[in-house]
Amino acid sequence: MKVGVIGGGAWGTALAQVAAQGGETLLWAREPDVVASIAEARENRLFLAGVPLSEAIRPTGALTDLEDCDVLLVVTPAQHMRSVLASLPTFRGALLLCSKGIEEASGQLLHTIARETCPEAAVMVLSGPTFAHEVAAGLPTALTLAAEIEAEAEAVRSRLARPAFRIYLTDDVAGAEVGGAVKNVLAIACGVVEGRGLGQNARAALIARGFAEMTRFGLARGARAETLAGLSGLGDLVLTCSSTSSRNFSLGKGLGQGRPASELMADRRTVAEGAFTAPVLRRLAEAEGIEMPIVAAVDDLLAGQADVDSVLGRLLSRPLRPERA
Ligand SMILES: NC(=O)C1=CN([C@@H]2O[C@H](COP(=O)(O)OP(=O)(O)OC[C@H]3O[C@@H](n4cnc5c(N)ncnc54)[C@H](O)[C@@H]3O)[C@@H](O)[C@H]2O)C=CC1
Ligand SMILES: O=C(CO)COP(=O)(O)O
Repeated sequence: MKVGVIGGGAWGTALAQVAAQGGETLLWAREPDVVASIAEARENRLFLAGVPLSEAIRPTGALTDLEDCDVLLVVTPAQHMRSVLASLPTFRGALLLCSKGIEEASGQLLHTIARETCPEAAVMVLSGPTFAHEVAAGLPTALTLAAEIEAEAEAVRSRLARPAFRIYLTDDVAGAEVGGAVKNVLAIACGVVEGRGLGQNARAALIARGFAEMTRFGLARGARAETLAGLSGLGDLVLTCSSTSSRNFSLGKGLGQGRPASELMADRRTVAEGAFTAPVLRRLAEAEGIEMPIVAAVDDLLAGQADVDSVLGRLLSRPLRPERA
């Protein structure tokens, strides 16, 4: 199977490194500097510095080079996925979406966009608790591959899985996507807790109540509870809510320390997807009457419409309810 990766950021590069263990892997990067750095120095100095890359990764700046791949891993930021996929309208292979987010303009999950832009492709979602630098270093990692047709997913898994890169299958495509998108917003909230020094109890409470928000939203999107409680949901939530290795957590930590979102977002080269997901997720939840108070609090902080103490006061003064609600 010929494999290509679309997106030469940290995660696309780490995934190319995994795929390259099974044979030549094409890696499309938008930045000519990334293509040159990988071709000449076997390193992605912009997005994954310090990791020696496999000789089997072939970098390219031409998306058309990937047209005849059997498997394409799509790893652009969520907001740019539609425009990048629009260049491959006739792609007929397996299209694995590895980005985490919801398109702001349309409110669509990424797999619905991929099905629209590449109608002949077999659209799948690959998601889980996966810091790029750990995967690139070959540390043990487990993740979920979601696809409607199991046999197609099995074929892809047999090409990509490694002992330290364990892939579990599900047919719950929406469930695998919702977890990854929502956890980024909740990771920002946990970063705020850290930055403001609110303690470990508060962080654990936020993870648990955040998971309740993820579950409410996911079930409304047709996700299954077991998927949300698995690697791509709870697993990833726990990872990114616990470490400054998460860009979303770090962004939240800065907010918790009182720095304005505009300053924290300016000049970012790396992507903190939660900042783009928060407003659209809140909009969707409010339109459908789904309670997501933590998501709303993060959105207010990012928009500069409230400070940490006022959103905290708001969350702590919510009526006391049964835990299941
Ligand atoms: N870094 C990680 O550990 C993980 C990241 N992801 C997801 O992968 C996706 C990509 O993230 P990273 O690889 O970390 O990116 P990154 O933060 O390392 O790099 C930014 C990426 O955005 C791309 N980009 C910027 N403007 C663009 C545009 N106009 N059109 C197309 N691409 C553009 C850059 O080319 C670069 O590939 C995100 O959705 C992220 O949530 C998922 C799992 C792990
Ligand atoms: O999604 C990730 C790990 O699974 C990476 O998290 P950040 O985008 O917050 O760094």
